[in-house]
Parts: sequence; structure tokens; C-alpha cells
Amino acid sequence: MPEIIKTNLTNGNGVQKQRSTSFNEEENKISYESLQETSKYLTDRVKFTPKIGIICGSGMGGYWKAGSLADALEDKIEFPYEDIPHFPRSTVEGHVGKLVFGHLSGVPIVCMQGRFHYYEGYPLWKCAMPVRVMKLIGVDYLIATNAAGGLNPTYNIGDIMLVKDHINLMGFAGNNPLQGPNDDRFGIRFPPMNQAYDRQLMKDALQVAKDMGISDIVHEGVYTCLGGPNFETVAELKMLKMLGVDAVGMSTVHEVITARHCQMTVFTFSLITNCCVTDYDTYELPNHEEVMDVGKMRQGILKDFVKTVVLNISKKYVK
Ligand SMILES: O=P(O)(O)O[C@@H]1C[C@H](O)[C@@H](CO)O1
Ligand SMILES: Nc1nc2[nH]cnc2c(=O)[nH]1
Repeated sequence: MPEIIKTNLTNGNGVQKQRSTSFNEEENKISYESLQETSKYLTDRVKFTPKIGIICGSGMGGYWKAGSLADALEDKIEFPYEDIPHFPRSTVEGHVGKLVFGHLSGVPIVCMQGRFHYYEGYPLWKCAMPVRVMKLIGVDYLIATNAAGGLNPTYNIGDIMLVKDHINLMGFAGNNPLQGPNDDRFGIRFPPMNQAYDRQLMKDALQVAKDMGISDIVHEGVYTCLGGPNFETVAELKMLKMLGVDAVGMSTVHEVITARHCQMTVFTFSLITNCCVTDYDTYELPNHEEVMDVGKMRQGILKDFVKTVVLNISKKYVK
């Protein structure tokens, strides 16, 4: 039996939260059958089947407030993560910790208000396990959003970067959510990743941006995820820039890998919440408060953008 330890955690505001972690998380990997239990718990309580799942990035999960995306959700059914069997807990400020089912512009969706990060102490497979739960519920299209630092010098704070590709740096170091025995019921042992981000959904989203008159703030770029929780050094950022990275964050890549493993179609965007500092004479310090403030500032645009992308997917692709 793995040893269970109690960990005291802070949520970024100095608030203590307590979480139980298994000493050997890998041995404790959640089985297909356990995830079926999770999915059954949810489908027993929700009378519609969402085909589209959304993951809200830092500061973007404030979708529950007036004028927000969650505000636009109808027939909402909310599940705090602590009530869902086998689900991890959110410990980060700006990640509410609820799975919300509802209708967006009449389209049934499920939305994660709060995701799980490696730096919270969860292994990558656990950070990404809600994606598999979504798949078992019936979700075929994943919209993953995140907050990220802009490395591309043409990006400004508040811009939106449609993710056209990623560099799995943690994977380079041998850390991958698909590590361990493969369960063929989810997907194949060696999934390809060259079509990770659906080209057609990106083209459609660019058209949505054009129709909204926001093309000037929307880009296509390459995202990478680092383990965090610290932001990057100048030397690290210079290296990432040389590698061709346009925006850097602490999430999403493992979710996308897990989603593609189980044949979900993926659309992802980053909200650029800060411009990465790549010289030693700039004294600005990136911080989580700014990340959340920019999420709040862009809440209205993101709501309209996501609503239209969802409607488009539903009309054009969902069977
Ligand atoms: O959950 P995301 O990737 O949107 O959150 C980013 C990365 C860190 O969790 C946090 C840093 O402010 O924002
Ligand atoms: N790693 C990383 N994650 C972020 N999330 C928001 N901004 C940043 C950033 O500058 N670096």
C-alpha cells in the first residue's frame, strides 16, 4: 500500500489548503474502470451529453461572474471537484475547482473551472485525467485555454495566441502523461502528435476573430509548458526564443497529448498575460496577480470568442 501523506498547500494568496497525496502516485495510477465510475457519477446527474469540453486557464475561470462565459451558460449543473470520485483538487488562486455542465448558445458543453498543474504536486497523468473523464462522458472536441507569457516580440498583453503547435519540453526530460502501461481502450501506445492542433478549427477561429473585428490581437504561435511554479530566467527565455517558442506557460501540453491519445479534436489558445522579460535591464517582475487581472480584463472578448467557436464547432462538425 502506498504511504498517504498530508500536505499543506497555499493557493497563491497565502491561504492554506490541505490535500492528501499518495507517496507513490505512479503506482496509484487511476484505472479505466475508476474513470468509468467518475464518468457514471456525472452522467447519472446530468441529462444531456456534451460533445464539447472547455478548460479555463488562469484568470479565465472567472467565467462565473456577471458578463462572463459562465454567466452565459444556461441550465448549469455544477460539481465541486471534491465531490467527484477520483478527482484531484484545485489549489491555485484563479482556478475555482468546479466542473460545470450547461448550454452555451444552446450547445451542451462541460467546462473545467480550474485545472491541475504539475507544480501543485500532481504527476502529469493526473493533471490530464479530467480529459479522459470528458472523453468517457462523450466529449469529442476539447477547447483548452491558458494564460501564458508572450515571447514573440510582436505580441502585446491581452493578445490571443491560437496554438498551432507545442514543444513538449517536459517530455524531452522524460516526463509524459502517457508514461506507464498503455490502456488501449483510451488509445494507441505511440500516438502521432504532428496534427495535434486541428488546422480547420484554427482557420474557423481566425474567421471568428475577423468577424469580431479583433484580428489585430489574434496570432498563431507555438506554446511550451514548463513545470513551474517559478517564472523563467532571462537565459531560459532566450533559449526558448531560439527554439521557436512564441508563448510559455505551465499547462495544456499534457492535456492536449492525453486528448489526442483518445482521438479528441483539439483547439487551444493562450491569453498573453505578460510580455516575457528577455534582458537584464528591465526590472518588471512577472506575477500571478497580473495574470489574473489580464484574464478579467479580457473576460468579455473571450466570452464572445469562445461562444462563437463553440457554436461553429456544434453547427459544422458535431454529429
Ligand atoms: O492554468 P494556466 O496555464 O492558464 O496558468 C498559468 C500558468 C500558471 O499556473 C499561472 C501563472 O500565473 O498561469
Ligand atoms: N511559465 C510561464 N507561465 C506563465 N503564465 C502566465 N505567464 C507566464 C509566464 O511568463 N511564464
